[in-house]
Amino acid sequence: MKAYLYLEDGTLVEGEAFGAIKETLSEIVFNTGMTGYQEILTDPSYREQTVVMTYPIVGNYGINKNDFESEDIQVKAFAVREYSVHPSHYECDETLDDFLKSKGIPGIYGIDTRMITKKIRNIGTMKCLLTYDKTSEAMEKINTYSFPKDVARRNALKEKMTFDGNGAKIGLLDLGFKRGILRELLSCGCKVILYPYNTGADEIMSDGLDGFMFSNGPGDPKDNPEIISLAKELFGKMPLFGICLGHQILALALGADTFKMKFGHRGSNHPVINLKSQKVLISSQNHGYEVDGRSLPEGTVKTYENINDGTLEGFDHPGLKIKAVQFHPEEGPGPVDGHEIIAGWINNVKDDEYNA
Ligand SMILES: NC(=O)CC[C@H](N)C(=O)O
Repeated sequence: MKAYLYLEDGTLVEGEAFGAIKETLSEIVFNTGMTGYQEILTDPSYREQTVVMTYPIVGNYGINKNDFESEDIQVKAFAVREYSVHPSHYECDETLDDFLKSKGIPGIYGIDTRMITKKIRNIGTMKCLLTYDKTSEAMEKINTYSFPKDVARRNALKEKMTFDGNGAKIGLLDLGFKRGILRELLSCGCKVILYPYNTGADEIMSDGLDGFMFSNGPGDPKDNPEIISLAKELFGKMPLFGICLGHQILALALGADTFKMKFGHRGSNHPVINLKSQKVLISSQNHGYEVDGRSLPEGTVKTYENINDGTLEGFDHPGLKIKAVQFHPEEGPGPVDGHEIIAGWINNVKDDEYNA
């Protein structure tokens, strides 16, 4: 069956349908990872986006039990050059096509993903329509579509959940968290309380936590004023950590500014420099907004910077015991260079001196 992808600049891309058949309006972004499609598909930070993979063959090791970053597919649609009909891997449970079909998510293949990526790089992130007939109404549909503001609060946890451990007691706010973050905290031995996004500061403070994390999540950080207020209420009450959307929320709560990037960072090999050690680490990234490094208030220290474009990748506020990174130290998918960052923070929050 034919599938058509219309881009906001008027481009029409003709391809073949795979996965579920479902007309969708969304925002189109590209990911440069050569592997990791299962983690990408299930990462909640991709809600409401069509992801174009720059790597030309996707799905070759199938879908397995271990690489889920959340229970469902979170991307709105998936666009690839070619997908594997016969995946091969000892852990493979099903094909990419069957996975998309079972979760009701549409795909398009047989398209020039390099051309689309170049367009996004030149023009910036665009809106798009995936459909199954050539239609004269495509541009009108695209123009009337706007990216929803509630994406970080969708499919949210209804009640808090506790995960046992003997180490530090850490709270994690669900803004669309990746399982990798929880996995990382549990592997450090933490007792973790996962909180719904709308939990009040009083409840969080009454749980006797050693530290609190703001998770990754989709959308514009400024669309979450109540979470920015929560962050302000928690300032100085306990050590805080933010990852990706969490980094942006903490920056906004400190009075800094964020803005939408031209086409964002999405992939598994983004070089980031640790400004203290001057060592470069290769990081996993997925974001379309950034914190304006120049807007960080007094008392904050820039900790990481992106080597490719100089954008801010992390900051500390030692006075308020805040630490935040824009990239994904929990990896999933990606290299393990940032592995020590969460573990190092956990060691700190248990340290009496840090908490004195
Ligand atoms: N992975 C994330 O948390 C992404 C944060 C935010 N939604 C952005 O696109 O910049």
